[in-house]
Amino acid sequence: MTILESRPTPSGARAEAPSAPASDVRAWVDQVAALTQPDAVVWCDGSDRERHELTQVLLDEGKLIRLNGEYRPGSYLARSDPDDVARVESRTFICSQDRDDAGPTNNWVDPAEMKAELTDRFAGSMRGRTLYVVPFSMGPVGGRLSKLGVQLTDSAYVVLSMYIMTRVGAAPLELIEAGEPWVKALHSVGAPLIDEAGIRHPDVEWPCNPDKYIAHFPETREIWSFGSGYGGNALLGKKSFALRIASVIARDEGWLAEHMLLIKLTSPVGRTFHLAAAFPSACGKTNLAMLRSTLPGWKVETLGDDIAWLRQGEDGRLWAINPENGFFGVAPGTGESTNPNAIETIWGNTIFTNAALTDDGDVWWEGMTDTAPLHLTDWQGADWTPGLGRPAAHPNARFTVPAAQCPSIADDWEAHDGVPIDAIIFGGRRATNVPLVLEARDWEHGVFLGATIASEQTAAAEGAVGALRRDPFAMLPFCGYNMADYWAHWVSVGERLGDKAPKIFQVNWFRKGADGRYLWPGFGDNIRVLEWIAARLEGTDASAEAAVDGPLGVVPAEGALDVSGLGLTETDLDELFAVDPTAWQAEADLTEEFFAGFGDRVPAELQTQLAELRARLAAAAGTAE
Ligand SMILES: Nc1nc2c(ncn2[C@@H]2O[C@H](COP(=O)(O)OP(=O)(O)OP(=O)(O)O)[C@@H](O)[C@H]2O)c(=O)[nH]1
Ligand SMILES: O=C([O-])CC(=O)C(=O)O
Ligand SMILES: [Mn+2]
Repeated sequence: MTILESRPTPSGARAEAPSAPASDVRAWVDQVAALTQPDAVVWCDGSDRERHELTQVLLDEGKLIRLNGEYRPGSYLARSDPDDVARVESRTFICSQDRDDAGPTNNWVDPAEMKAELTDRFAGSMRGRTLYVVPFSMGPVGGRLSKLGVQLTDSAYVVLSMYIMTRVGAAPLELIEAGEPWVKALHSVGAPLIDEAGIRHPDVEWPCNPDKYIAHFPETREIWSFGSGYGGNALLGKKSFALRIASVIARDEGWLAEHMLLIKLTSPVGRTFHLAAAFPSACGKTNLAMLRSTLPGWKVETLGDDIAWLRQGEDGRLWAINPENGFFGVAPGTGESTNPNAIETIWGNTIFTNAALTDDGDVWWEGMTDTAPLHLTDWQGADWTPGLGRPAAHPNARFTVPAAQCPSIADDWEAHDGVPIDAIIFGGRRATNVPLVLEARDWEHGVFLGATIASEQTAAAEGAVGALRRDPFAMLPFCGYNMADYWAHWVSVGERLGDKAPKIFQVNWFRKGADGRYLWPGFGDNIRVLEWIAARLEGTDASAEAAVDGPLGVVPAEGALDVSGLGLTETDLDELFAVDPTAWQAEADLTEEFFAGFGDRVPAELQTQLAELRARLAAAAGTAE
């Protein structure tokens, strides 16, 4: 075997394990090193010293640009390969033993076949590079809902990002050593520096491979990611572990791993509510998680912005944690007027990817300020001036920043037991049909709302931006097993929670008028919708008066939603809540077709919900005539 763990690269980062690692971790590292043939193996301890050394390596290699410390201390810009800017859903695989366990919404390859193919791809893939061993915890180390993993990667950018997004170091490794279960997460950018003939080639700014594989082995709780350095494909604690693998563990153990933000909402009289909300990628989770209220007295505090793990507690209620340690947020559209808390969060210690660079060494993106600087270096390193007709930042440019820096972070965001959930909200990006807010009639209706979410596609994944697609529970790209089984799992969780189950709501900030403009101001004014949700959660006489039944669900009664001072016309308001029975019968037909794709695995409860929706729509159409 190649000599490993001998060369103290980079610049003296520890080449020995922080403590004797679990023999099965060591055995796996040895096996991967033998296959991928790195120059060195470095066991990461998550220390500041190591972080500085890795940063220096990336700066020296030209893979990071140091931003002007006056504006953005401790912050860096990375520019990706133009073909490695988003999640690659077409190359993401769920390799369960049985094809039906992956279901029709996932790409499936037989696990043995995939491992054989990937073993070929990983062979020698780290030649000339360093293999980093990154032990991490998703959730606070040792927390009741937390889980452990080890990522092996040949990208220092990925290691630095994992330091921000997860809890890395000796503490998680100790738990693994003590025998706790852990997830194997193997990653290579797939760009060896030494070729078969032994010749060393120069490195590039963003090494990656045109052939990408984001492969998951749910039965053995393993992830093999090859060819990409982009966050959602390469920071394996995030989508790969905390959603795809965790959703399978959750199914087996009776809990939920969800693409959800988490917030604490406090009313003017000091009542607090904990809400979890699932919106598809780039549909407003980070923004809602950091909402700054435009209504006096109301306050939103941030617990998480992307992923939640929810489990029934001893009191019978549903409790949730945010398993992440940082935010990997969409930059474009993030500005002082839309998300001031995010702007304050990224004051420093932030890695920006694919943002534009200002002439004085800061970052910029569309929507950061009202007017663009007169000159920029765009995300691909080219000169940029306003009016060129192309954006300066990539539409999926991202910031990676510690959650603790968020001014609205809740005191108890790292509570080991999490927080008790009062309401779950589903949403999507819909220019038509879907009202601003409605409440599910009960848990099963809520599961139906979640299961039938459709949303316009965004730049967070490859594909046609704007195309409408079904994205059940905002989990289409993230569910590690058959989506219909996942719906059945949700139904069963509701049965177990009984009358302690959170209430379920649906929102849509993105409805447009005939003239193409958003009907709803959104952002800080979304508090008005949360206020109505809170009123419904109180369970008082006033709660009952705040709502009326509609064909799609329970909606605000006349005057129950505070729209004062927004300057909405009567027509705007009507359009925000309009339900066109004909358009909805067509949606119901599409839902039937969508369900049919899952055969008889669709839970009967959802078929019943569809029939009931149709009956209510028919009744509404009858009244309208
Ligand atoms: N019109 C409107 N746009 C919004 C609103 N909330 C968010 N957006 C925009 O939607 C885009 C994505 O918002 P994010 O909050 O980053 O979305 P996300 O769900 O956290 O995205 P991921 O990190 O990909 O999961 C940004 O450009 C926002 O400015 C809103 O209430 N109204
Ligand atoms: O995973 C990513 O690349 C970013 C993200 O949060 C999403 O797409 O939902
Ligand atoms: Mn996301």
